Order: sequence, then structure tokens, then C-alpha cells
Amino acid sequence: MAKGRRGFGEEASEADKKKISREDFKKALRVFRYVRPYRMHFIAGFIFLILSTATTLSFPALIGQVTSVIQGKSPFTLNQVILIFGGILVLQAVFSFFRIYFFAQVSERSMADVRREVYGKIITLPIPFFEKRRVGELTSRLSADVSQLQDVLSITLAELFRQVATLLGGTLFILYVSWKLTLFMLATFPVIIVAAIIFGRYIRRLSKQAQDQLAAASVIVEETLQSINVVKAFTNERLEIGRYGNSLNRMVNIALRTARFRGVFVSFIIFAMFGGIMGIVWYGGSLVQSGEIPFADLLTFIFYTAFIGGSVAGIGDMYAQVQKTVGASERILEILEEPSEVDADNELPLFVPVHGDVAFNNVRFTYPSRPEMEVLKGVSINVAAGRKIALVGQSGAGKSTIVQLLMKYYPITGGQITVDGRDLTNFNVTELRRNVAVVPQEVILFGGTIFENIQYGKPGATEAEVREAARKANALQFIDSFPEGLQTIVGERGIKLSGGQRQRIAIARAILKDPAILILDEATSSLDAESEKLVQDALDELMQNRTTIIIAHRLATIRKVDTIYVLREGQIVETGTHDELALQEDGIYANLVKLQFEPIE
Ligand SMILES: Nc1ncnc2c1ncn2[C@@H]1O[C@H](COP(=O)(O)OP(=O)(O)OP(=O)(O)O)[C@@H](O)[C@H]1O
Repeated sequence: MAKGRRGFGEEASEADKKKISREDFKKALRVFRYVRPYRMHFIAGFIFLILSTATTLSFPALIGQVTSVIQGKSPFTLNQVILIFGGILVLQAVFSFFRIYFFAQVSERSMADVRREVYGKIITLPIPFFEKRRVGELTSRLSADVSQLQDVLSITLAELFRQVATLLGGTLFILYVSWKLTLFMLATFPVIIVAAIIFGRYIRRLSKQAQDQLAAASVIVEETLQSINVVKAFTNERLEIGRYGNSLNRMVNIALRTARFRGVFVSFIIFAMFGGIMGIVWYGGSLVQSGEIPFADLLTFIFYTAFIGGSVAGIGDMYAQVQKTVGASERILEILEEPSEVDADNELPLFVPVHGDVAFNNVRFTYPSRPEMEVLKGVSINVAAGRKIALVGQSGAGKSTIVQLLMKYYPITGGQITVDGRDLTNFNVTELRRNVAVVPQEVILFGGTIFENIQYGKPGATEAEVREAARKANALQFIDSFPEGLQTIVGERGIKLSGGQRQRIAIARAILKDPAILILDEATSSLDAESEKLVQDALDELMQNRTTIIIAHRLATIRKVDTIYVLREGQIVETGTHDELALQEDGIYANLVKLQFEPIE
């Protein structure tokens, strides 16, 4: 019974395979909807393609005509024939220009649309999506996959058509010249085609392996350059050179194996082609001798055969390209079909300011990427508008998770979160997040000016507003000490700011945003006393009249908050003010306070 079922299953899966591949192809064709707006250009390109193919196809006839003239069997003179073909040559040049021009219009514009849409999609996807994918993978979809599609649209499609047209047109033409010789010629084709398919597949697999290996080598370069400080600190340069070298060696080995097969393949094809042509010359020669066909036709025939041979060799390659493109478009469509977090089609909701009452009622939560571990096990927190609370607890207790849930990065698995008494699920994410600002632990600035980095908190803010925010954030002093002031370039290619300076930029950004709810993820590394004071003063300014949730790592900074919540393993185990909790005998908070302050006191 089991055996029978397995047999049935196998059959079904075979059928599925076929169906899927056909569906895949259909699906991939959907990418063509991006071409639709430029269809007039596409049609124009196609017309020029047909015209230029037709003119190319007429050239073997030139040889025949000239031979006829030489043999005195043509009504035209040599000059007339050359003039006619010269005219065709000019036309061919004009047609080719327009073909390339129109196809480029279609491919460049439509692929820019695809890129724009894919990027727009990626950036609006919810956070869990980014936990499943690597950034490299996503950027490669935008670059490599779209480029693949573009190549097919701008070159391959036209080439494929030209090759098929050459094949069909050429064959019809030689059938017309001599069906006997054509049949003879066609007898050599199947051998070449079968060999091409078998070899081609194997070579493709090998070259993909070589590509993967190259990608693996590039990852080493990327990772080590990104963390060059770590490599140097551990003096692991030699180790990395060795690792990179090994990876390159593996790639070279595979590439050389591919080259060997390609060498065999190419020599075989050349051998078979010329063998075929020799056979045709031999058989054709005997047909000319017996007077069955004129010599001029034999020449024309041979040239067409060379054309046809070339196009057959080309079609295999094109087919591989098309196959690759089906894969690329599938991957692109897969992203486009992911449900967005922000409904990008909808207009942005009106800005509805909230007061800032925040409540967590018995919230339970499990990260989608780790379903077996419940991270929050019934957490309840209440913050009235304008109040300040701190979350304290060991690393991994769930502090960051709580604020991520408040930002609606993940859906909760149990309980309820409300803002101003309204369930978080009823908030549009844009509407909600406009009311929340985060000053993160590790501030990462975008490459650009300080002005742009602060303005990020409120796109379109004026210079005066940005300056005022920088002043309130205690940042103006150091900003003005740079010769270019607010226009100083920061980030990867600009000047490097210190940790305290970056924090004050982040604070200025939050001040500019002016949210009702503020989340401070306290920096773990402590600053020197002076920066610490500047940052703390800036934070005090920022916290005024806002609901503030502090993820506290250093207890000294949270003495003034209204309520401290102590978390342990996803549960709130103590709640109170600093004074209340610090006095609790054997309390977790009291112990933490002791641990942090004892060595100093
Ligand atoms: N994106 C994620 N996917 C899966 N598990 C996660 C994710 N983020 C955090 N966790 C897990 O959830 C638990 C709580 O993490 P969380 O970051 O909230 O702790 P924390 O109290 O903020 O710690 P720390 O003080 O070190 O920042 C940890 O066990 C952590 O491993």
C-alpha cells in the first residue's frame, strides 16, 4: 500500500513539476506588465528588428547575384548589383540604429520602474521580513535580477527573434534554392543540436558553481573590510588572506573545469559545422556538376547554411538567458507580492497627534523567527501621558522587545497594547510612528550633511528649525566648531563624530520630530563626564512633556523617572520608584543598585 502510494506521489510530483514550470513561465511573463506603458516604443523597436533582420538575410543573395553577373547569367551589371546592395546596407544601418534606440527606451525606462517599485516594496515590508533575508540578497535582487531582466529585454529578446527568423527564413530560402541539398544539410543538424543541449546544460551548471564560488569569495572581502578594525585588532590579516586565497582557488578550479568542457564543446561544434559544410560542398558540387543547380545557387546556399548554423548555436545561449530571466523575474515578483506593512497605495493618513497614554495589558509575545520561545509572558505597563518610566533588567529580559512592540514592528501574540486607550491594531503604522521618536543606543548617521541628518526627523524643516533643534540638543556648539557648520558631511565618507556627538544629533532629530512618545535606548558605553552631562541635559530638554520610555542600562540616569519596571525572563517582577525599589530587601533592583554602585562608593 505504502509502495503504491509512493508511486502515485511520484507521478503527481512529476506532473506538478511540468505544471509549475509552465506556470512559472506564465508568472514570469507578468513582469512584462512593466513594459506595457512603453509598448509603442516596443512595437517600433520590433518593426525595426524585423526590417533589419530582413536586410541581413538578403546578403547571402548578394554573393549569388555577383556570381551570376560574373558568369554572365544576370540581367544586371556588376555595378548595379553592388549599388542595390549598398542601398540595402545603408538601410540596414538605419534600421539597426532605431532598433537599438527603441529597445533601449523600453528596457531602461521599464526597468527603472521595476527597480523603483521593488525598492518601494522592500522598504515598506514589515521587520520580520528582514529577519528572514540577508541585505545582500535583497540588494542583489535590485541590481542583478533586474539587470538580467533588462538584458533580456534590450538584447536577448531581439537576438532571439533574429536568430529564429534567420533560422526559419534561411531554411525556407535554401529549400527554395535546392530541396535535395537542404535535406542533406538538415541531416547534420540534429547531431549538433543534441550535443549543444547536453553540453550546454552541463557547462551552465559548472559556470553557476564558479559564480557561486566567486560570490563566496566576495563575501569574505566584504565582511573583512566592513570589520577591518576587528581583523587588525586580532592581527588576523594572514588568516583572512589565506581564507580568501583558498576561496579563489576553489573558484579557479571550477572555472578551469568549465573551460575544459567549453573547449571540447566549442571544438566539437566547429568540427561538426565545418564537417557539415564540407559535406554540402561535396554533395552540392556534384549537383552543380550534374547540372541540377547553377553554381551561383551553391554559393548562396553555403552562405545561408553558415548563417543558419550561427543562429542555431546562438539560440541555445539565448534559451539559457531566458531561463535565467524566468528565475530572476520570479524572485522579483515574489518580493512584489509580499504584503506591505504600510499600504503604499493609500494616501498617507492625516497626522493625528496622540496624547501619549501608553498601556500594555498582559502582553504575550513570541518572535516569528523563534516560535518555540515566548519572550514576553504577560507584561502589563501603564504610562500616563507625559510620564516617564524605565525598563530595567538583565540582558535578554525583553526590554527592547517591549519598545519594538510599541512601534508595531511585530504583531503581538496575546494581550493588548493601547495608545490613548485605542488598540494598537487600529492604528495605521505611519500614523502611530509619526508620534513616536527613538533615540537609539548606537546612533548610525546617514552619509550626508549634519543638516540632512537632523532634518530626517522632520523632512522639509527649515534651517532655522534645524538650528534650534541642534541648540536644544546641545549640539550647536560642536557643529559650529566645524568650518562648514551644519553642512559638514558625516557618515562613511565624511568626518567621524564621537559617540556623544552622534547621540546629540539623534536627540536633535527627535526634538525636531516633536513626538508625544519618546523611546530612549540608553547607550551601554558610558561617555566621559562632560559629554555625559551635555547629553543628559539635552535628554532632559527632550523628555519634557512627553511620555518617555527609557531602556536603562545604567541606573544612575533613571532615579528621577516616575516608575521603574524590573523585568526578568519576560515578566515584570518589580514595579515602583527608585526610592521604593532600592529599599526592598533582597529585591532585584536593590541588588542591581548595590552591584552598580558598590565598587564606586
Ligand atoms: N528579532 C529577534 N528574533 C528572535 N529573537 C529575538 C529577536 N530579538 C530579540 N530576541 C530574543 O528575545 C529575548 C529578549 O530580547 P531583548 O532584545 O528584548 O532583550 P533586552 O532586555 O533588550 O536585552 P539587552 O539589554 O541585551 O538589549 C532574547 O532572548 C533575544 O534573544
